[in-house]
Amino acid sequence: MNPDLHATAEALDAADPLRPHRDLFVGARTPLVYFDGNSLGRPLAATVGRLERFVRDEWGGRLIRGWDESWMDLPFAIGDEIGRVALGAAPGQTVIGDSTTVMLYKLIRAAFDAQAARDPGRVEIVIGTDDFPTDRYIVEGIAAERGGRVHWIEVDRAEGVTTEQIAGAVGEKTAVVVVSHVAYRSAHLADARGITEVARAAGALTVWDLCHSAGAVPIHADRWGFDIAVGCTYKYLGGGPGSPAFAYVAHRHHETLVQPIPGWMGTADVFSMGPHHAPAAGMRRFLSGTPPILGMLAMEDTLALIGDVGIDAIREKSVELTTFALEVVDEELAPLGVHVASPADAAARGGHVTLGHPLMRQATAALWRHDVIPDYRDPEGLRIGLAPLSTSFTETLTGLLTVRDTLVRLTPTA
Ligand SMILES: Cc1ncc(COP(=O)(O)O)c(C=O)c1O
Ligand SMILES: Nc1ccccc1C(=O)C[C@H](N)C(=O)O
Repeated sequence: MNPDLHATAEALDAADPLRPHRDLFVGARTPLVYFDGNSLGRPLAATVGRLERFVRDEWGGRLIRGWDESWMDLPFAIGDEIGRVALGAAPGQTVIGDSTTVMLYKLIRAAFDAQAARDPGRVEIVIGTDDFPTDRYIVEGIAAERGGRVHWIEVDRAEGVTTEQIAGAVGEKTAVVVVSHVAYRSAHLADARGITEVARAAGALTVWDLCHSAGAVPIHADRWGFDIAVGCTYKYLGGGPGSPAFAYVAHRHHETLVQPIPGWMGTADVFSMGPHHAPAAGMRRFLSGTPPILGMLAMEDTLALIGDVGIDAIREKSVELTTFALEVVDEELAPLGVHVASPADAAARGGHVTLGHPLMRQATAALWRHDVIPDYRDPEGLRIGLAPLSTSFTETLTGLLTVRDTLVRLTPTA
């Protein structure tokens, strides 16, 4: 192997201004290689104490009084913080609630209905064929439920939806365009500003899935003119397994969008318990039931860290990590037949890279047994997620060399 790679990894770590932050994460000092922070982020050590204090002092001490004293506002307070540090969103446009799947359903349907009310000819929802399954299934479900239809954009697995493809798909029949900012499989980074503009020019509303970009890639939701966006909080935002989604809705749409699960927590006066649902003004109208408070506590620590470090510095390290990873792949894994199923251009790539090889399914199982944790996506993709705050360059090198050695071991000798 090329001995320079070790020296390069060490030099990159030594020069990395984010390097000290890695030690703030639980387990970061163990030899385990974690390549899945884009699926479930590592917890911060500070979160252990935060959760313990919450159970003891707030839940245990304040009991039901906690709702009046602070919990009712938490979805909006933490939502605004996500907006500030990760979305480029002014306050009052971001809320936390539901799962990503449910929030996507509520807002895509609200957008579809608002468009149909304005112009009954707008019946199409545009989405790529390789979007994350939940997005595709929801879009199909809403089309079936509301008498609409899906306009599929054919997308290559190693790519993502381009502005040109969106421009070719939208027109007077388009109600809503659903796009992932960073494609879950390839990490292709969509031109969020360009696509939003092209869709708006055609009279369509855009719903962004920010699951794989929030906390890793700078987003300027207000400046780019976003209509609606939804994302996971358990990836780069550190909310923990199953933490609730965030939703962004631009101020200008608050009054016109009617979401389909009109629960009591979305009403103007929650405890008036009136005879009929009267939607609240602002983001509260997009809530349905009781906010999952325990699920939104952990992300406060990660959001504070993202706010301190700054999303631009995070992106800078992310680009260096994926660039270094691809250099290692080129030298050490390509000779084994591994191909890169992610954009070669760093500017068109999010925070992970996907590597293809027919043995990747078996390799993943072997890697997990050896404490190297990537994930596997059919048909033959090994996803290497490189969370900039908790991943080092030497960890990246160690993990990729273990992938190489595992493939060598699994390759049948002639
Ligand atoms: C791009 C994308 N969209 C949607 C989801 C679905 O989120 P959830 O399972 O939390 O509803 C995920 C991850 O699971 C995802 O990666
Ligand atoms: N929520 C999960 C639960 C279990 C296992 C994985 C996930 C993921 O988040 C996968 C991720 N969304 C992906 O891009 O594949």
